[in-house]
Amino acid sequence: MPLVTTTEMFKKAYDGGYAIGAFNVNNMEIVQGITEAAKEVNAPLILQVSKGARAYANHTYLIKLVEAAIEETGLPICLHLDHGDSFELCKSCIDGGFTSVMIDASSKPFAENIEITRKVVEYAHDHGVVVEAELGALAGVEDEVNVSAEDSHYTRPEEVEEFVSKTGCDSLAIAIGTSHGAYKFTAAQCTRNEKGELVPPPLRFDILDEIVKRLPGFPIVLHGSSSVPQEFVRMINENGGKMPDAVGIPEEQLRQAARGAVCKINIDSDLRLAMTGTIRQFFNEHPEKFDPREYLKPARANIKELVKHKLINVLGCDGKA
Ligand SMILES: O=C(CO)COP(=O)(O)O
Ligand SMILES: O=C[C@H](O)COP(=O)(O)O
Ligand SMILES: [Zn+2]
Ligand SMILES: [Zn+2]
Repeated sequence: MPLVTTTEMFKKAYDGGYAIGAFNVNNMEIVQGITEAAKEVNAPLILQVSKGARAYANHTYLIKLVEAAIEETGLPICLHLDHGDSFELCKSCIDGGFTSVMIDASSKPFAENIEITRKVVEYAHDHGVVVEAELGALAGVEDEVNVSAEDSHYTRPEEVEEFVSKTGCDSLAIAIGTSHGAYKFTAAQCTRNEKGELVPPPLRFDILDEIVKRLPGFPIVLHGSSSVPQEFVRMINENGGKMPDAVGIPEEQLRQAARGAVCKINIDSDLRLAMTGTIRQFFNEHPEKFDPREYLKPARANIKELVKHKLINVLGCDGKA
């Protein structure tokens, strides 16, 4: 099976009340962990590559790793550019074999966002590639750009129809309270549960509902959707790490989003936490070991378990490949 676009995936996800997981990939062990999990539960997948991932691992290596995963799993997989910041970067990924790109011009003024997005859509559609665009600004760190809490704002529902009809984009990323990274909320924004863990304020489902009313049937994307599992935060902190008050989006809220119009849910930080926690623990327990295969193997296994859990219990896309 060749790489696929998201068109069919999103239609089925929308109608079926589930979402597709979009997981960021940066190296072989991450690709293997994710795709082995998806194979076991027969889930469709989006593997996404950021500008930083492309700079780290090289476009050709990433394409070949994903092609290898398709050969090994036989799954429908879409290869997506995450947070493309220019027409040139999007074009380079389209020319280089990606089946989906994101143009993220959400920090630009509305008219400029429309103009850049439309240019990418024209080129992409001419080449059989689909485009994700973004309206609203998530707080947090994304690809070297740090959006401060003051500069972040929710998507304005009154803008979405004009934006989608003028750009022709295929899906829309929105801001309803998620954000990138492992520190999605400050302790001051949260309450604490009986275990003393931080409980963040709920996502703005009222804004999502307003958007869906204006764009019935249109696929919505949620970025910044890691849940920051406290077991991995603890594993990091108990083995020499320092990540105080790391907090993410409760999985129950992501499940609720996946049942509705949200067709793509982006997860990266949770993979990083699983990998880092596992490796830290391994080094702590085996200070004499130095063979990378010995610590990358359990790291890959924990990524696989984490992704399986997300596919079945959060996204609901198991059995849908
Ligand atoms: O949105 C993301 C990638 O585009 C990832 O978000 P997290 O940092 O919450 O994993
Ligand atoms: O949105 C950000 C993703 O987690 C990718 O992060 P990165 O730019 O550090 O690769
Ligand atoms: Zn953005
Ligand atoms: Zn993102």
